[in-house]
Amino acid sequence: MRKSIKIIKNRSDIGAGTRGSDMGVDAIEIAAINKGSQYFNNFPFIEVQTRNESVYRADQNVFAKRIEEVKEQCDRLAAVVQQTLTAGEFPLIFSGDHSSAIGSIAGIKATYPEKTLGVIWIDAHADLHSPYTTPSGNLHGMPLAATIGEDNLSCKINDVPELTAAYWEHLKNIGVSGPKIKPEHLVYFGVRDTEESEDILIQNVGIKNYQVAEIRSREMDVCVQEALAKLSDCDFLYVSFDVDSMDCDLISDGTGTPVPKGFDQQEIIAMTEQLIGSDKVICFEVVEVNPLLDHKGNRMAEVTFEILEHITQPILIHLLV
Ligand SMILES: NC(=[NH2+])NCCC[C@H](N)C(=O)O
Repeated sequence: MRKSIKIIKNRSDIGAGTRGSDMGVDAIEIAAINKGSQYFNNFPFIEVQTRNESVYRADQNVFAKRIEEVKEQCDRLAAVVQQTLTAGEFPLIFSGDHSSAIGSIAGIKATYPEKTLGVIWIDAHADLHSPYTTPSGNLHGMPLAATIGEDNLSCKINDVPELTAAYWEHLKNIGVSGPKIKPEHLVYFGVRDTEESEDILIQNVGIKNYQVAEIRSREMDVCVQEALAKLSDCDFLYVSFDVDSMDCDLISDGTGTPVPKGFDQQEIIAMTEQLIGSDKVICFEVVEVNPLLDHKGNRMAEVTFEILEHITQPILIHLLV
């Protein structure tokens, strides 16, 4: 039984191409304060020290920008996640850019090396690139390739220098060495903006993607139950919620890589509430709120906070059983 929620504030944005997702954590907190909510006062929290100062330095790793610092950040987050789980607490992680998930997943795996972990990835993007295939060099497009330990070399487009390749190997081996999860233990919700190399990999390794249209035609609860059934071999589940899974035209463009035709707020609430209904979920992470890009004031953070308010009770209920 876990004692309570522990909030982890991981204000790092160095894995993204645009600055500002480090401020997403504070934007969500300000949304709570402006609503008169005590949310962030109700739970213990811990802050992960960042390497955001590294944006001022020129970086040689064009196919994996600031990989040395991202690796260090992920090491730090992994250690905090491990410490939180070991203390019997539920890590509720607020991160900047999505490269953080490498650390979160590594921390879970380091805590439970013998257990089988599944990942539910709610996102517009597949985040399956390696330095060999990336179109942007941004590490927030690579966390799942690092997690499943897949370079996708048959789709290689970049000649990666030795030093970058060495850091990439380190990144793949945070927490415990080797892949943290099997590709069949990864399920996507809402992925709709991918590159061809990612599509090929998704096809080759057989990752299920519950697209927005499929969920609307088959009903949310049917799809969520089916996803959980697919992951029935897993002992534990980690849920990663990238706010760009939501429709940027409908909600807000307050995120680094906004994509239209995504989920609405109610769909995310229904989805995450039902996912957390599985007592296998031991960690939840929210990422990529960027208030500097929000043309609607602080709307992305406000919507994200409303979603969090809905799922917190289900998490707490599970902690009691
Ligand atoms: N976590 C994210 N927002 N990822 C966006 C990745 C976009 C694109 N596929 C890239 O690799 O650059």
